[in-house]
Amino acid sequence: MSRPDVKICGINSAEAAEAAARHGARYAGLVFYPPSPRSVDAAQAAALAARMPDSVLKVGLFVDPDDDLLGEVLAQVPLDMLQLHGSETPQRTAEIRSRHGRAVLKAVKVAQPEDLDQVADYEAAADMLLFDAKAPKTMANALPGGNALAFDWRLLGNRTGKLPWMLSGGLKRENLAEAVTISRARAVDVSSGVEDSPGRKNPELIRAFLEQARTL
Ligand SMILES: O=C(O)c1ccccc1NCC(=O)[C@H](O)[C@H](O)COP(=O)(O)O
Repeated sequence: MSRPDVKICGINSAEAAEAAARHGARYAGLVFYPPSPRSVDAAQAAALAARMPDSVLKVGLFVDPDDDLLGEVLAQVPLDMLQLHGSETPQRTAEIRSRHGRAVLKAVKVAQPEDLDQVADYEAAADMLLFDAKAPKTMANALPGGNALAFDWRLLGNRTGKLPWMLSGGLKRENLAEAVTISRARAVDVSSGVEDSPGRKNPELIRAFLEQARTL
């Protein structure tokens, strides 16, 4: 097991941005999806991004964005990466990458082994993959991500894909070591696990998660 890079997703307060930067996050996620309790607009995101050094890569999270939205946000916010967390096809993923000139992190939602069959189609289109739990159809008020749900980490344990990837879904300080041991993830992403309630990041939980990651 090696120490994973950490992405703190859904940063929407100055305190959260400062905690992520101070305690060693590699990536900071800014959600541009208005139905989410973590959503920020471009002006808020620009102010939050300014609180974090260049060593923290700023990731803009979008769900099936059109080019106008991406262009508007990128004109105001210095994003390093675009996270696509909707139903973007491999073709649309490649188009976004070439049209907007940013690295792309494509989310793949996983509930069962067959959900990984689509991964090969994204290998030429994205720069990195993020494996997140697929919410069951019966889950009330499920978001496209950020639902505090985990999936079976054993599905990733023997991965031999071409792209680097991140593990996400239901991670928290208490299960991080087990998740990384089983999945062999070299990067992890957390949102709900460092919150007091949906959309309310807790700087102390951010610190504890990042410190736990450093022990691995
Ligand atoms: O976090 C959101 O509100 C969100 C909304 C729409 C699409 C994706 C969203 N989050 C995706 C993430 O990157 C989360 O960090 C990831 O799904 C893990 O979430 P959690 O299980 O809450 O740690």
